[in-house]
Amino acid sequence: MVRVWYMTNDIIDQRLENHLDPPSYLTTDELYKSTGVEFFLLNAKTYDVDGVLDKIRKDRGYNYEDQITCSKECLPDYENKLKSFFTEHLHTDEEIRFIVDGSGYFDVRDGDDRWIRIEVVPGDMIVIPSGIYHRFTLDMKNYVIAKRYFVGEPVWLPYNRPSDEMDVRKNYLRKLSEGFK
Ligand SMILES: CSCCC(=O)C(=O)O
Ligand SMILES: [Fe+2]
Repeated sequence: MVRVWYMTNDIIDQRLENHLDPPSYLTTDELYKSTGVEFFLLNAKTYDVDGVLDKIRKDRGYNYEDQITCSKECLPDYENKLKSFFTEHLHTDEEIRFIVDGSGYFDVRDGDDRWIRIEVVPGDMIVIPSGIYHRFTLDMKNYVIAKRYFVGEPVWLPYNRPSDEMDVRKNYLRKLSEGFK
């Protein structure tokens, strides 16, 4: 099950949970309303036969799929990749990840620029909207395998903050102010 919480700004180790004191959790509904981040809970054991993932892919036109393993042994240029994952950035397209093994944290900014941390574990599918500032880190287990989806030819390019002049950023802020439905 996914857990979502507001983060402290005093990070000593990005791989720890980094809660506020006292901890302050959000539901996935509250997460969606304050950021537009969507979340699907799939069955990690049956997703390749139960049709749920297939339906999401079809409904949303996710015609590209690959798989990324993040571990010291399997990810080429591990240290630099992890550094760039955790550097605050946005994309021109959605970032869609389905966790099949391991775990990690996606951090996203809310409208008041507070960091929200989303724990992802096997069965979790997260859709991070285009134009939102975010980052990713492994946790203490240093291991995750995720399937990545895209509409059309994938573009993984991050635009580090500040990228406030980009149309995709302005469009995101407009959607945020109108309220995600
Ligand atoms: C859990 S997927 C690994 C991170 C990643 O692909 C990204 O931040 O773009
Ligand atoms: Fe990203």
